[in-house]
Amino acid sequence: MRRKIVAGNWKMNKNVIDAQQLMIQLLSYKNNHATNCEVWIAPPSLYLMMAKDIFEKDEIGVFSQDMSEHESGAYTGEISADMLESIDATGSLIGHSERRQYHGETDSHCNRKVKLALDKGLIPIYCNGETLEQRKAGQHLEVVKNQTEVALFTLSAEEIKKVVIAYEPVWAIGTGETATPEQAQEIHAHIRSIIAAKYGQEVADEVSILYGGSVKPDNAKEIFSQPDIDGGLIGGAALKLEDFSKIIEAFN
Ligand SMILES: O=C(CO)COP(=O)(O)O
Repeated sequence: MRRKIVAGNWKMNKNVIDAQQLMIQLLSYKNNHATNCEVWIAPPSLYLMMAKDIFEKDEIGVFSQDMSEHESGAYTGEISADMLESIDATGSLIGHSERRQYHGETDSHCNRKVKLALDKGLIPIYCNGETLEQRKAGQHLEVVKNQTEVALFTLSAEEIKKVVIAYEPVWAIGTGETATPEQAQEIHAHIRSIIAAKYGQEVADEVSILYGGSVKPDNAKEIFSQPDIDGGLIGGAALKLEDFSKIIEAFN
């Protein structure tokens, strides 16, 4: 049975007071509601230890928004897999489109980061997705296939089963232009099929693939009902409990 997951990517939002408040609200919500999915958050890295203190019984998974491709050393501003393991973080987002767009991240970088995360027992959430230009040119299937192969296909079968993939079409992120359930399902099934071609269907059926890109309370249920969609990676709607909890309840 694949993990069903709703993960919130807070991006660069909230001061420490507002972050603490939302985490405490989330804890209270989780402790008082039965949820049919795992709930994870990726707050700014400054708040990771606070999150681990608040979610001391691991009620909610705690992820960084990025991590270094290096083990340690002179890489100012970066965070290593070893540091994340040392604070008992759950894992890290890897390859988010905003890291690719603003920091030149490639799938080769992602390949190294995913391996480092797995070697430290962290869950990598590997993000991929095509741009609007690529979709308009009909290149989206090839682009996502290539991204997935470069980033993940040096892994063993046992390793890739531990990876969570987040398909986030760049044209849907922060735009309110959500992919239709059918558009998302097409790519999710495509990703699963290329994993099956290399590792076998049994392995592919164990990989959780999340959708991200303008998931909101009013569209989450239909998106999550698709056979190859195992949950969502949520941006803007993760910043308020009222919206994030309604997306979690889309699995009820
Ligand atoms: O980038 C995203 C999650 O990582 C999606 O952001 P939005 O939900 O704000 O479109």
